[in-house]
Amino acid sequence: MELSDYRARIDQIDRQLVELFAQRMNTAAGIAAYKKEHGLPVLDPVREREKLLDVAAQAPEDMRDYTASLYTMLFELSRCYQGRLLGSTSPLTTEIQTAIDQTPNLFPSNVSVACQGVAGAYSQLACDKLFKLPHIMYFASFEAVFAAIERGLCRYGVLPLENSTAGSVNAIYDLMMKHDFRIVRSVRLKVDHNLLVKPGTKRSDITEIYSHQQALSQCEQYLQAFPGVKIIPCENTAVAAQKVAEGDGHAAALSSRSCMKLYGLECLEAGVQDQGSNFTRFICISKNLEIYPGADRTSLMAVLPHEPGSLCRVLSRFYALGLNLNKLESRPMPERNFEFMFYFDLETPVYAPEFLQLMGELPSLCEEFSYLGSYSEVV
Ligand SMILES: O=C(O)C(=O)C[C@]1(C(=O)O)C=C[C@@H](O)C=C1
Repeated sequence: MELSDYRARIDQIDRQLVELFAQRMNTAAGIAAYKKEHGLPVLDPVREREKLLDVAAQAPEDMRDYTASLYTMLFELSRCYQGRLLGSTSPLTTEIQTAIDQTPNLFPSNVSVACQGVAGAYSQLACDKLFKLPHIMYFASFEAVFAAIERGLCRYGVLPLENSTAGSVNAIYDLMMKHDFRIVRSVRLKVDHNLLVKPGTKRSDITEIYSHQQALSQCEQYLQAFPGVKIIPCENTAVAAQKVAEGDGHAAALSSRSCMKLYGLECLEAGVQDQGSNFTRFICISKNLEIYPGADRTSLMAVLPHEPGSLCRVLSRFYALGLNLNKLESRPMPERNFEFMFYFDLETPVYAPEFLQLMGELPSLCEEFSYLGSYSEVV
């Protein structure tokens, strides 16, 4: 047989498959209506397990695994279709819909913003990219930034969430959960660390180097060229520059160029981070959910049941709805025996019906679920 003959045969089989698939989905629609009338949930795990065993037994032995995979996807699509027909709403979908309707069209330009650190911190650069005229107030810790918004001292906060070299800032995720805050916008910043000293200090004079822990880890290889020099983490890269400016000429800081000007320092070496292009994503957070026009990114946190297949079930829900993920990260949960928490970022306009459907269904698949917000990212 020629390839074209095989393909003609496959086309013929597919016509039947598509027809049968449509019939199966239509039948599922009937089941959805029945379940709604009788108050039954769409998911019936017992029925699915029995069916999987049944179809696997019907399949030729070498086709069993493939048949089971095919049916797992068929159940997923069937449940997804049923969910759409039933218009599954949840308190979360209502909250999102209300925020879309009530948030003003324009992102504010002139507001009070809380940042961690002191003037010159990378957060300040992020603020300048996010707002036309921010009124920035600085706080000593991430927690204090949250407290300032909680107390109404500032409307927003701008904080680092992840870095392309050092990864996610788990402390921020934890505080987002603790305070039940939302992300309203994000910004991506290219971060260059520079070795800054007091004017006149030579490289051989340096006995200590200050910076934030994240910056130190982004320059880990570079710092190996300073054996015997004390590496000292501090609250912030700008605080590091301030310490150097106040010191006796034996210290250096890994900080931004704007800190150099701000604290009257000199740059001994520029762009010393281990990865040439080093980006940090900052988030703009608020106490209430606000969804501005154009929001096309959503951040979620979830703890999934500690059993085989739970992550797969969540991922196939994204897949069945055609929703793309641009972040998936796991992290062990403190004080839980190797149980994991997942960070998801998905890329889809908030107005897409599939998105609202996912928000209606996802919480019930997770042991714990946090919706961190829907927003757009400034690049
Ligand atoms: O039989 C049902 O209750 C259905 O809803 C249909 C179906 C299926 O597609 O086979 C879908 C979802 C349920 O979890 C079980 C089975």
